[in-house]
Amino acid sequence: MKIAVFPGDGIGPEVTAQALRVLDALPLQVSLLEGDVGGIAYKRHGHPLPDETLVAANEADAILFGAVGDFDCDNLERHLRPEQAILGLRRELNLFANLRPAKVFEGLEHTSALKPEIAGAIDLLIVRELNGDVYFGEKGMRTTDAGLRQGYDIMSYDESEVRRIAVAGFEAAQKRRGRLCSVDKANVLETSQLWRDVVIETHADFPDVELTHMYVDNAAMQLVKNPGQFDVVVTGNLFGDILSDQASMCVGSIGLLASASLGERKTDYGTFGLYEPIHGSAPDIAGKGIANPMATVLSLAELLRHSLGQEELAKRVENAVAKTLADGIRGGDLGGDSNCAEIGDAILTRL
Ligand SMILES: NC(=O)C1=CN([C@@H]2O[C@H](COP(=O)(O)OP(=O)(O)OC[C@H]3O[C@@H](n4cnc5c(N)ncnc54)[C@H](O)[C@@H]3O)[C@@H](O)[C@H]2O)C=CC1
Ligand SMILES: CC(C)CC(=O)C(=O)O
Ligand SMILES: [Mg+2]
Repeated sequence: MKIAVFPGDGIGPEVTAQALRVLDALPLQVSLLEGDVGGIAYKRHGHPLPDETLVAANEADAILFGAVGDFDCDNLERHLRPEQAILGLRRELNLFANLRPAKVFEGLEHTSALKPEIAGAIDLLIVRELNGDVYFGEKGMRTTDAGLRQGYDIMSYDESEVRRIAVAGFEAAQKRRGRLCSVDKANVLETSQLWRDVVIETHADFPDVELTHMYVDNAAMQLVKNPGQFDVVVTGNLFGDILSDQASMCVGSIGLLASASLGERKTDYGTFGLYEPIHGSAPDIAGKGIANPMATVLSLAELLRHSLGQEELAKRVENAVAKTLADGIRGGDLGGDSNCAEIGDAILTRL
């Protein structure tokens, strides 16, 4: 079993290090392939996603990714910016389905930004499309006839892109509580009208799943008002990006939300995928050793589950995180005072 490890920038290396300690403690023979991504890769190799990193990605059964983003690089041409590393990996590796589970851990109802009785009901999965939408459309800067600078980013989906993520959403709902809510903006956007039409067509193959539709503005509101109503939410790249950060605060912290990015490629053990916390490089706390590594440790659990076929080990890691939280060990993001390494220690002793 081969895992490519791309720690990246900011808190990426700090949180990845704790996940690797957990991996090392498990009864599993794996070899690690290391690679640079993001700002650090640009500084070392002149590109945020160097060829050697892509080679390692293709050789591996799974990728554990930290985060990218470095303010030093924000004035580079867009194709050289750190974020292009994660966008490039998602696209190059055809990882179109991004699963972002959000569930309140026992004992954390009071750390949510919501009232405890509302937060306690959260157990949802956001299935975010990851290879299309406005992130990958034609973009640029131009000058209008009036001589004004104008930026543009084209939003589009073709029906095959919508169908495959709709299938991922319906399949996820079948494995959970059987309810799928498709989130779009079909009252305004043609892209979303196609999205809705194709999701409805695809529903014919999944009659056992209850399908509803919601406009994204309402979904943002409902996520705060009554998040317990959601089982699986399927949505586009941009809406899913925003709603999942919002869901993280409903749960308690962005330092808790893991993700799995999957495509169709199979490995000897499961489905090839990339696993990363939903947060970024957090430059405001980078280097201080205070980031919460739980989202990355939980991403490792998803890696064990989907790419290595190790469901029992995945549960063991998730239970160790849950026990750590139940025992009151928390980082600053959750109002506690444990640092990144101490949280790693606590998870290890509960493994
Ligand atoms: N997949 C990726 O690699 C992503 C990269 N980014 C990049 O990261 C950089 C920073 O972006 P921001 O908008 O600030 O988002 P961010 O997610 O990095 O941070 C937002 C806020 O959450 C806090 N935070 C994030 N993760 C945390 C953790 N594990 N423990 C405790 N606190 C945590 C940060 O300190 C900050 O206050 C940018 O360059 C952005 O482009 C942003 C999102 C995803
Ligand atoms: C940094 C972006 C490329 C993506 C992002 O915010 C995310 O995937 O959550
Ligand atoms: Mg995001």
